[in-house]
Amino acid sequence: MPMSDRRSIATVCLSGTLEDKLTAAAAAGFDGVEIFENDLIASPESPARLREHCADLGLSIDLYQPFRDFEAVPPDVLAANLRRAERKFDVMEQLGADTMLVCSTVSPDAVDDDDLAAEQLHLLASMAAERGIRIAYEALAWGRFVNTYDHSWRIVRRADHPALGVCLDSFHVLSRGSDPAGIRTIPASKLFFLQLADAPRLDMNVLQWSRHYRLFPGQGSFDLTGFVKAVLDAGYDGPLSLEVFNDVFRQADPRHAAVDAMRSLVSLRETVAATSIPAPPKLSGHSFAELSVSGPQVAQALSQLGLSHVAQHRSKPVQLWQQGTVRVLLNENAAPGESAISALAMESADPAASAERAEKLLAPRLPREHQADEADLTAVAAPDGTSVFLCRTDSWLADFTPTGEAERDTGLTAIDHVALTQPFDHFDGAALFYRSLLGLHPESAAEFAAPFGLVRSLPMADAGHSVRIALSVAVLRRGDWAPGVQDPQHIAFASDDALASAKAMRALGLPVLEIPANYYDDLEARLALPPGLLAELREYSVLYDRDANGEFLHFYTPLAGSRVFFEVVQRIGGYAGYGAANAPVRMAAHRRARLSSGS
Ligand SMILES: O=C(O)c1ccc(O)c(O)c1
Ligand SMILES: [Mg+2]
Repeated sequence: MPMSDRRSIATVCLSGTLEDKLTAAAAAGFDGVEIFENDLIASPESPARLREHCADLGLSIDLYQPFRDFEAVPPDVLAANLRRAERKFDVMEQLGADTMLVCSTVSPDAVDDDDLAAEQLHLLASMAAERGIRIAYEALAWGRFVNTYDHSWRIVRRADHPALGVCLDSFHVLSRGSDPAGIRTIPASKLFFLQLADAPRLDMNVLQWSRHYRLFPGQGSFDLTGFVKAVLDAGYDGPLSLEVFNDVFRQADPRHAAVDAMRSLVSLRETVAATSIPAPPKLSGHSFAELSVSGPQVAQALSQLGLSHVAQHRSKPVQLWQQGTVRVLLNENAAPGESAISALAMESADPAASAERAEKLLAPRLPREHQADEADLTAVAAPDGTSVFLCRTDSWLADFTPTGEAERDTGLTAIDHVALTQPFDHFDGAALFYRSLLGLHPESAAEFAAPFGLVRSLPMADAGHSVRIALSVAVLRRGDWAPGVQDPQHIAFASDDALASAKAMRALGLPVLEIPANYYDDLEARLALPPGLLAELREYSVLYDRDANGEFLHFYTPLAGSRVFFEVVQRIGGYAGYGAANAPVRMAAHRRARLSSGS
């Protein structure tokens, strides 16, 4: 299966002016762009100057788009449309762009007549051919008469002009549930252009879905791999070009969005054909999590959870807190009153391959200061700035000197998951980052009404469920009128017996986040739990959930410092969720705890 090396991006994917977009696309390594007409119209640069500008940046102009509402119209409208087309060919000539996208009509002037559409497209193609231009006809999913790729292909075939072919757009094909297998029957010479977009599965009007919710490949739930394979099997050898209309990306930093976009293409190419990227090495658990802290609050919480300060870094103000294989590093480097999760470390079967994979996927490598005899750990930055290590625990433990403090046992067995609230702009990028770099798979995505607004959550895990990361984001701007709800993050520790752990931690003086009686009354009404169990849950403020696979018991600490809290979880049977139904109760409880502690 041949695959072109060329990677393009439509300017509509990115925020800013055309200049911002081109700079970002070039910096992320794209070879070409689709120039979206509105971006050109608003640009102060002449088309000829833009051509030079793109050439200077190493970008080819692979498509000019869109030309709308052309075909199947009465003669007077046709004359006006041809005149309009000539003007746009003038622009394309100056731009040096040789392919124009014509999308299927939505005009009330058009009629349902394939012969007429074909005849008029033939005419347009012959005018284009005289200028050295090709016409790529695209079926919009909401086109008035032509809204499937096979229909656009029937018209192109009927028109039968060498300068007329189809543009395939994965969104239009997959949003309508069309089977991409039929693409294999289209001759390669008629596949003029390929646009790629993913999307979340949503039950909504297809135009709204397309204009606001498209995603880069791998961020949504479409089978882009199967789609691209069908197009490549048909012999397409043009660029793979991203065309993503998305409200969040439209306002996000285009430099970051362009890197996300390129990462999505690198990752997609890996799934479509063998590439030179090392496969994600097997993960076997969280090696450590590092917190950036100031003052004793977090250390006190860890101590009451039953971790001990067992070792001290030889050259940095970093403490190792541990219980068995549960390891948390405290780095005394935060501003007063602040706390945050600064790093996640995963145990990798092959850290060197992990590092190479991260580099191929454009993950920014973090500079590390270390002494000559200390472990040189590779760390990369996640989109929100969190450091991500892929390492072996034995490689870094030697950098720590034992304090002599004894370990305690409150039943903690591992870091179950790390929960990271993402900045609004970074959620889809973060999901793609963890998915592509670490090979994590998204689990049960959820959206729920929380006390301070709608929250979307996306837990991700490796195949063996040894590493879990739970991403969440405020779907709209966060309700920041309320103190104490600013993007909290937490580490969840696993226990084989949450109630026993709660008792042991109470004995150590841990203040558990208090859950109101109403919650337990509702639990009783819904699930009719055994009275003895319910009484214990209530007594220790332990939350409960169950599904077809098993049960889940979990409890929380109040916030320690500005952003961080802890959770203890017990999974019974095959329960693989995160107690999402309880999250709003937890958030309200954190707000209450904040107000009563006066912080
Ligand atoms: O939403 C639109 O109008 C639109 C325009 C051009 C495209 O290529 C497309 O897929 C959609
Ligand atoms: Mg398109």
